[in-house]
Amino acid sequence: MTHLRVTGGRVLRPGGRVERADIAVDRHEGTIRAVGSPDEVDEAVGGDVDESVGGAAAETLDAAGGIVIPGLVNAHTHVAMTLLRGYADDKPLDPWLREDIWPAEAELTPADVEAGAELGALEMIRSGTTAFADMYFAMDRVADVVDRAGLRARLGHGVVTVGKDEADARADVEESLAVARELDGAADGRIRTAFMPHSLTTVEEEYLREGVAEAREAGVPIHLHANETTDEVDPIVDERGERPIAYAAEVDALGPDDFFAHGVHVDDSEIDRLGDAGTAVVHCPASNMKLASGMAPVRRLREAGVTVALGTDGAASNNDLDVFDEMRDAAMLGKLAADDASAVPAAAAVEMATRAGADALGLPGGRIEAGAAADLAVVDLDAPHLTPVHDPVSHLAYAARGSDVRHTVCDGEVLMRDREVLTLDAEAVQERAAAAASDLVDRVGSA
Ligand SMILES: N[C@@H](CCSC[C@H]1O[C@@H](n2cnc3c(=O)[nH]cnc32)[C@H](O)[C@@H]1O)C(=O)O
Ligand SMILES: [Zn+2]
Repeated sequence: MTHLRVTGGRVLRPGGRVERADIAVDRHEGTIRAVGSPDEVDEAVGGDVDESVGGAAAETLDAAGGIVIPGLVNAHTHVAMTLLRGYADDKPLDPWLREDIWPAEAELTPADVEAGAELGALEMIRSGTTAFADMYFAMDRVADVVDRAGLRARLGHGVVTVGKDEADARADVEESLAVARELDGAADGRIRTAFMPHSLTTVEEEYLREGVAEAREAGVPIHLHANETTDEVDPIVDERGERPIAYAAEVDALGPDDFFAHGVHVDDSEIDRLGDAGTAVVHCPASNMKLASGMAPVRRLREAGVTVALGTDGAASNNDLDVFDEMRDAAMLGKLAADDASAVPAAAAVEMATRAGADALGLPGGRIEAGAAADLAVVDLDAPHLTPVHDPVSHLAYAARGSDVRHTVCDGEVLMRDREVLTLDAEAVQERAAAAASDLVDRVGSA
């Protein structure tokens, strides 16, 4: 069967309109063939008949009582950090990384990264996320998981050079470039890559310049953490007499395909600069609140024309990978930051989690229209906390949760049907990850 029909639901269309429609998906192409009335969709699937279900035309996903939305995009995470969920909480960024996270990560094996990535993939599929950006290490293992899980991703090896000797620092840069070159196009093109220096303070200038120059030559974008905390901005200002975004431009890391995580402490000049450059910002509201990093000026960024996507960041600073939470947090925190309840309305939060996410990552998806990638999720609205339905878009941002997702589809393939994940063995994944996490903590304790 080449086709998949999503029937009986309401559909979130580009621009935020919600209308009753069926959807025809070309599974072979991984794209949406048609969005419209049942007749129009019948016509689009033509004579594609599934004998196994009594001759019904094509495979069908029932969306009755639900809303079909573009698959959510988690535009910044460290997916294998699911193993460190709840391992170290209630500390600011710098001591949290140095005292807890980095020592634990020093003990992580590639097999652990694979187990954690699988758990993260499972969690994302179960909460309607179809695409993500990942900065971590052992990325070949993460790529295998993305391939098996059926997701879409932009992957990169995170580089840290501070505290390393020259050989180690250079090797880390080379590893990131090698990953970016070699994994690009993997998983039938669902995997794209980026050069990923961890941040403007944890990678020294000469390595940043060299790495970015090579990334430009290879044609891969740049992803890094920028302007996350004042502790990270101040040293750049003190030492260089310029703001981090100006510094990023100086090392040629501020291009139209690049995307920076956080952008919390950005001043007006930096906001304008991001807008002019076309560099996207990935807002991570839960992580920013939990680490008390600050409030990103999301409304001002959007008004300046910056593409603002949403990310969960790692599960150790969130502590889940549910982009529905991120939509709500972004809307809430955006209002608080602007001191205005009309800032970052529901539709903006939904747009950030869908179209802006896909655009920030330079991946297909993020819109439900003919010709677009068939990356979508069906959210069940038949639940007490979603009743009544005055405005489904309001529910998506403020009341729905990942567990309300009924079906998840990526690249035309059904990854979850009626809450059963088809591409991963949920029970085995959970057991493996829990065992890997407990062994890891034992090793860290005796190191
Ligand atoms: N190759 C590097 C690994 C960098 S991966 C990216 C890193 O970002 C870390 N990380 C997670 N969340 C945040 C955050 O909010 N800000 C900065 N770094 C983070 C994460 O723990 C991981 O160590 C090395 O040798 O250490
Ligand atoms: Zn991060």
